Amino acid sequence: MAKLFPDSKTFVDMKLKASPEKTMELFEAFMASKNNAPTNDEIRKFVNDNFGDKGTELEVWSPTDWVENPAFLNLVNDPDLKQWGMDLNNIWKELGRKMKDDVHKNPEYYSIIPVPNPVIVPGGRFIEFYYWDSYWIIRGLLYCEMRNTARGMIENLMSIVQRIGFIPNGGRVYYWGRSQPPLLAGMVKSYVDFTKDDRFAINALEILEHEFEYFINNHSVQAKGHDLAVYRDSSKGPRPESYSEDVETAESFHTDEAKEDHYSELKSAAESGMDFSSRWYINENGTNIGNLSDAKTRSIVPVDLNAILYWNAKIIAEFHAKAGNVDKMAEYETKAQKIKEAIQAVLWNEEAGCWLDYDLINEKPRDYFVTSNLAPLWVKAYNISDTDKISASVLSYIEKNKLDTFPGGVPNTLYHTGEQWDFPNVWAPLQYIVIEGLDNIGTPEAQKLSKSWGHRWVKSNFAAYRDSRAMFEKYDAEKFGGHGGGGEYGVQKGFGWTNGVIIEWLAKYGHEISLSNTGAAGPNSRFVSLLGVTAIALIGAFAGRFIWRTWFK
Ligand SMILES: OC[C@H]1O[C@H](O[C@H]2O[C@H](CO)[C@@H](O)[C@H](O)[C@H]2O)[C@H](O)[C@@H](O)[C@@H]1O
Repeated sequence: MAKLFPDSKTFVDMKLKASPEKTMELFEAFMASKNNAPTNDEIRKFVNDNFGDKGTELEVWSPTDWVENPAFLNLVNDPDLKQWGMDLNNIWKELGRKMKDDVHKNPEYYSIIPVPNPVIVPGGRFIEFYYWDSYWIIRGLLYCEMRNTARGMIENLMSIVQRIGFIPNGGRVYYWGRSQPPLLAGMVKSYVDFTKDDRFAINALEILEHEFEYFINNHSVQAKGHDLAVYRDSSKGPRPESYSEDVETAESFHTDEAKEDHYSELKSAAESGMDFSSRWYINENGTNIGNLSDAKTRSIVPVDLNAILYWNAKIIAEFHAKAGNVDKMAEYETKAQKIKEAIQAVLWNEEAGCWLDYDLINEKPRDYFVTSNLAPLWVKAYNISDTDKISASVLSYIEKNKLDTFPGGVPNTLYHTGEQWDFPNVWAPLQYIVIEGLDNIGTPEAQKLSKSWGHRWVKSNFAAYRDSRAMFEKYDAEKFGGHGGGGEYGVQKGFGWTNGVIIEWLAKYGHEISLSNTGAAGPNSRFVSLLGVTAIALIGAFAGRFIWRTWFK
């Protein structure tokens, strides 16, 4: 609350100099000596005396399986895009982190969760692993042929499930009460699809089942007589990494119970990965207009989480089939089938022509565009016999919401609130889910749109990279080549999932994308447009003088 650092996460990432017990003793003595009212300078001195700098528990780690020219680069025709692919492959070396030995020997001195293998982190303020980010990072690593690093990251996550029963939001103990969209099974499937290592899939089964059951048991709700899941945190108090921010938004609540509820809604939104967004607001009129104090995450049945749980059950069934466990395979097929029926009954909305989140308080669908409304396309969580109908409906939903009109990608929502998961921000993971989803449904019209959005995303990220030499956490739907902003922390660069998606799409579209005739081409697009504007101005000036001389003189 003293706001010693511009970013609240800094303090909770610092190392203790003495044991936790000793540090608490020193803190209590310090507070007593200052009559419980220390000045900011005194608090700063206490922190400097008792805590080490953020990040000192980690070493930059250059992946040992890194290769200079991964084969995906051969699939990229345009020389500038190929060079970019090489640059992105190099960035893995900047994002690699290994824990120092002392973390394993004295874990209680650190907030980082010890894991056996090095990791690739998102970047910027995020110097530890993040659960769902790891899915796109791992796929990027696999395209770059870094199988050991990818497997090491998956094994880290599996070791955490074995130790604490689930995977927390990120690699810090202060995330212990919440997870993130459960993509471990998807990571294992990606690894197995690339390596054909069926043994790895079979060995992972027990852990994947455990994680799946954890999600179902701790997140389930009933909606219209069906079992579905919501995002739900299980800890108490404000988010430690955003402590003062949460205490301040809780000021509008007047009882401890109401404040506690508010903290839970915020942490549950963080579990969704979309922290924060109007997607989680339910105001007293039952709409999404409002602010963080209207967050009611636990009362909204989210399309993406249920689609991903369906996918988990399908993947577990597939791996049981590999192991020849026929009964177990049937058991998980049945679980998948039940989730699919619930998605169809509660979340599919015939009128809108798309899936919609469901409001449990007002017992009604939330007819607001969020990219995650399209998540079932990605994992095929619908009846395959309905493919043509769903494709037509979803394409007209896209048209109705004018989603094809943004130069910088599909915005996460259409509502401008200043929160980072709202308009105009565009995020690589959701761009991936939407674009791969349209590709997966397989109709020519959906695939055409998917390709055009995929090309646009690659070109727009490239334009941003060429102008700034940076890969961003999020981008701007309204501006080709523009990066995103808003929310509670500054612009972050790096950036794990953004790089992963681009590497995969360079491999997918690199043979057919050319940078000529787009804003992304040439040595510097701003320079080129400046030349264009100057040329038009000069032609205009000459024409003006000509008309003046001929007609008026
Ligand atoms: O410190 C604020 C919040 O930061 C994280 O959220 C954002 O970054 C994550 C890492 O890239 C990403 O997974 C998440 O989707 C972003 O919104 C963190 O995950 C939150 O729990 C935290 O409160």
